[in-house]
Amino acid sequence: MSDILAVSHLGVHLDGPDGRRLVDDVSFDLADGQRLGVIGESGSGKSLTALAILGLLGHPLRATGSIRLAVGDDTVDTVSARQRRLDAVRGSVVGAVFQEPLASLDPLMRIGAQLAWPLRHHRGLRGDTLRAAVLDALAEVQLAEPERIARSLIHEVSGGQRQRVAIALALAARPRLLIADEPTTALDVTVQAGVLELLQSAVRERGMSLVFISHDLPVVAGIADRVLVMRNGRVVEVGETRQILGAPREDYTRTLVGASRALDDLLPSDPLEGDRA
Ligand SMILES: Nc1ncnc2c1ncn2[C@@H]1O[C@H](COP(=O)(O)OP(=O)(O)OP(=O)(O)O)[C@@H](O)[C@H]1O
Repeated sequence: MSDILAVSHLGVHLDGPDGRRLVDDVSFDLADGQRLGVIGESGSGKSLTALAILGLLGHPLRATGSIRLAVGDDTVDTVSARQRRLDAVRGSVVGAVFQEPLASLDPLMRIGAQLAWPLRHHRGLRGDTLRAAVLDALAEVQLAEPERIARSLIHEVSGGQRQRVAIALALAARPRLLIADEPTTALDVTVQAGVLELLQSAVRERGMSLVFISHDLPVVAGIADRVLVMRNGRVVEVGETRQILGAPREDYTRTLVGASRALDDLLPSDPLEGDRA
């Protein structure tokens, strides 16, 4: 299996006299079709690592090291690549879904027009074929009434629908790698499971690779085949999901896993149990 992503000695620091290192010497690989969960306390550098992979760090943040993304038989280093190369790679090779769907959606553009852009730009679709592909992309993320959604502005649809649109947008140009940074955290709990299920099935059906950032360890256990643990901008450990979450080697990971189990223990397994007692 070849690698879709190779992160090598990634550093992210603040430019200027302070020069603080926010991500420090992070290295990991991701094979084609593999799903990597990234966990760690708040502020541990998970999102900055994701943004660096996407080549989206801007001033005052600066990346060092290398992040090689496979593009056909070639690779692109998103740490050093020029803007034009990054624009060509984003969407078509690597897609992203963020915690807040509005981060990737334009509030002033109709949803159909937003989806048409990657389909036209990366897949070369035009006219009726393009129109049909926009509706298909909305139907694929299980949005009922795709015609109405396509005509809507983003504030005219619900939070769960917005995240489905953001997922459709991330998948539109058929990237081989998806970066999902806490994709359901901002959603109402009643729609979280549905959006997660959608993400999971889209990744599986397309055989995509996935970097999945989350605080929800049971969800990570269900979606990832490998897990990377971060703390203070550094990698604590990385390995197979079963080993990392089932038999962690590092104290820090044990604490994270323990905290998650402690929460499980507080909850009755049957939500109606308490009422009946
Ligand atoms: N634009 C920025 N300028 C200065 N510091 C930043 C910037 N972005 C992030 N940081 C700092 O870098 C560190 C890592 O942030 P990051 O967002 O990657 O953490 P995280 O692990 O994703 O946290 P969370 O789980 O809360 O999303 C934090 O200390 C954060 O305050």
